[in-house]
Amino acid sequence: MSFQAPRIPVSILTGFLGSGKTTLLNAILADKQEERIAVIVNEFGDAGIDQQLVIGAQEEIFELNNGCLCCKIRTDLINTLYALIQAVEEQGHEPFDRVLIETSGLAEPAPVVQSFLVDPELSEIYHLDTVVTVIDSYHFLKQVQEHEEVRKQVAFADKFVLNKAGLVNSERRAKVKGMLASFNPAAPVHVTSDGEVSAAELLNQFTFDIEEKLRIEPGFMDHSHHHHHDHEISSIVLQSQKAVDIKEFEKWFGDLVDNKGEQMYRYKGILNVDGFNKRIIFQGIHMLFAGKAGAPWTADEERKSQFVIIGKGLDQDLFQREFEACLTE
Ligand SMILES: Nc1nc2c(ncn2[C@@H]2O[C@H](COP(=O)(O)OP(=O)(O)OP(=O)(O)O)[C@@H](O)[C@H]2O)c(=O)[nH]1
Repeated sequence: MSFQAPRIPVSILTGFLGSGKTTLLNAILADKQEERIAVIVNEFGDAGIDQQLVIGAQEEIFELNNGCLCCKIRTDLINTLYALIQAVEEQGHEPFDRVLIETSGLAEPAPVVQSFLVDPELSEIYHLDTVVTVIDSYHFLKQVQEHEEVRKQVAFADKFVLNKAGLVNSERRAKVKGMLASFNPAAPVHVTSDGEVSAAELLNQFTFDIEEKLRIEPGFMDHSHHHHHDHEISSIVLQSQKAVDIKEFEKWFGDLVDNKGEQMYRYKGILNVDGFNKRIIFQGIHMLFAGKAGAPWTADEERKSQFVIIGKGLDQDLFQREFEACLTE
């Protein structure tokens, strides 16, 4: 493909049925009128209703009518993303500045994100920006207990939009926030009603450029010590100033992913590798993971490995022990 332009940012909007994804999408489109945005809507069921609900003349809407975005139909998403480029290159369509994907309320975000990891050519054209998870403040506490999809959407968020805030009192809002933080403490929360959040706060965050964006705040560790036997999804944070023996680490992590990949929804991190002057940045989803060399460590910088794993039924103490076994003395 001869596409020379800078990579096109892609953001994924996820969230349970009725949480306010389309409302947020419309708010973003209204806020970003200067941009040409391609919208991909993945609908549950085959009536093209969502398409009609998205307002805006500038945007092109591509609808995937195959129900949920699951592994089986991931090729549809990939094909759609290629079709967008073809429309520009071969049919004289004006280039797009951005792509927004609204997933079905019942979808898991993993396969969507995986599409970009599994298809290197696609990632030369598109740049995965951020996964935004919309939360229905009013229904969330019930939904999160009842639906595995909601827990996965929460686990996957780079940012939360806590929508319908006007429908709940401050006490309940605090409870929802506490619950979100217990599942996924690293993702910032934007509280709003009717999706009214500035697009600038959600877009161009490039949270998948982990090198730039991974910031594990002090206190993050404390959160991770809470175990959630009732919901079973938790985040584990591993960090150390000791250098990592990369051979040991690869062996451990490879085995881990083979055995526990199903339970590991998302992980990302930076490694301080023994004898290597650059950071190793890696991230993955379930069994799929990728690592690459990042920026060199500077002389005045503390070399440190940090990574976070969000998943189901993971044992923090075991992870910690096994990780420590990969460190040099
Ligand atoms: N009261 C209230 N209603 C809202 C708010 N945001 C959205 N809604 C309403 O909630 C309903 C669902 O909003 P949508 O934006 O369609 O939600 P969605 O997540 O796209 O829904 P699905 O496509 O079914 O998954 C609509 O009737 C919206 O008007 C809000 O902040 N407060």
